Amino acid sequence: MAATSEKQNNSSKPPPTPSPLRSSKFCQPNMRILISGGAGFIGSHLVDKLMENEKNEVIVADNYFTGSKENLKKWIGHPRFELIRHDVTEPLLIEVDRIYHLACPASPIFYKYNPVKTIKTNVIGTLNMLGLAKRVGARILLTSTSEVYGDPLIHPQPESYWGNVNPIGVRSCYDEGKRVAETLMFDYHRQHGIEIRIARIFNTYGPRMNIDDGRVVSNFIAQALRGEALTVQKPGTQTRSFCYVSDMVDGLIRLMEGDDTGPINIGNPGEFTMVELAETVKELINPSIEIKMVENTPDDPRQRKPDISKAKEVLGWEPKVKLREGLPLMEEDFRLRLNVPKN
Ligand SMILES: NC(=O)c1ccc[n+]([C@@H]2O[C@H](COP(=O)([O-])OP(=O)(O)OC[C@H]3O[C@@H](n4cnc5c(N)ncnc54)[C@H](O)[C@@H]3O)[C@@H](O)[C@H]2O)c1
Ligand SMILES: O=C(O)[C@H]1O[C@H](OP(=O)(O)OP(=O)(O)OC[C@H]2O[C@@H](n3ccc(=O)[nH]c3=O)[C@H](O)[C@@H]2O)[C@H](O)[C@@H](O)[C@@H]1O
Repeated sequence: MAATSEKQNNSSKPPPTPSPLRSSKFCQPNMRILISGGAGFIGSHLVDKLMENEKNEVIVADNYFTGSKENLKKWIGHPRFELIRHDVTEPLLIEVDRIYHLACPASPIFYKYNPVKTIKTNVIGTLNMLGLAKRVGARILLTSTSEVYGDPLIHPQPESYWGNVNPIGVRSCYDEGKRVAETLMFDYHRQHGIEIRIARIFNTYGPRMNIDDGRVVSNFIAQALRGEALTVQKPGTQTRSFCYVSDMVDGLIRLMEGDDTGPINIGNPGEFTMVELAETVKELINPSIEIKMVENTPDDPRQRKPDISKAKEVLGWEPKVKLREGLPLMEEDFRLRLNVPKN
């Protein structure tokens, strides 16, 4: 019995052969990379990094729900770059070697806005991306989330923890959606031999986050620059671990090009309460502002911190940018966009 389940867990099939179109006379020898959700915050930084390599052609497919062309403006018109307005809940027929599947609203305000659409994006969108990977023999990476651990009862969270998730709550469209997306990835791997990679991303911040995105770091920085009170949601003792976006992009590329399917936690283990985060933003950006306590939303996880032993061992990866170094870089970008010069 043990031997059977062992066998079921490992792919027994070789990956499908790449589409014949890849060797047609029109095809460049370059690595062709699709990034779904590439007009968003993390996706656009990933585009920047992948475009640095002249052997890469990058294609972004995005429906612009929470992303924008503005994030990609320096690449529009570049011969190795293409931007497609596309919703991943519909099939996409293109020829690629790698798929970074990021498409999904990430801020709780946006993913809760139309929960049925969020579920469709996670389930049908991931099915479509896996179908594409199967047809053309591409390797696919899913950006899953630390929210698969729900309100975790084990701290810090290793990948082996199965989580504590409310299946019917207001966050479920996102966290259960990502859990199904992970299931689909492994089923396509076992059943069809698809080469998969799964990253479990922990709270990531940096330049280009939407100013009114609703996530805590962007909220606090925008509030500090506008001279508004920082809104700490009660009780304020809940914790998060914040990863700077350049570290995240480095981790995602290492995972894609490495040998391990994952899931692998990618995040910064530095853990802060929301009151500590507010105090740090106040000290660094605007010492004269107030911090006020406001009501929280349901099912807010009380603590979150990645165990990154696996990322260190398997990817040789660990984050380099500390919160106190990353916040000023984000402040600079927000000052430009909000037109608030430094005194
Ligand atoms: N930033 C984080 O802290 C964090 C943490 C964990 C996981 N993630 C995951 O990383 C990915 C990127 O997150 P982000 O912070 O850059 O978010 P984001 O909202 O800035 O980017 C998501 C992108 O996906 C696009 N999109 C949404 N639905 C789509 C659809 N149906 N079809 C096509 N495009 C669609 C949006 O327009 C946007 O450009 C998401 O999958 C998110 O779940 C992010
Ligand atoms: O990293 C992850 O896995 C997940 O983290 C976030 O979800 P969350 O941690 O709830 O993100 P925020 O909305 O930024 O909230 C973080 C904490 O800050 C608090 N908060 C938020 C906003 C605010 O103005 N004030 C405030 O105190 C919230 O109550 C919460 O405890 C992301 O938005 C998800 O996309 C992502 O998958």
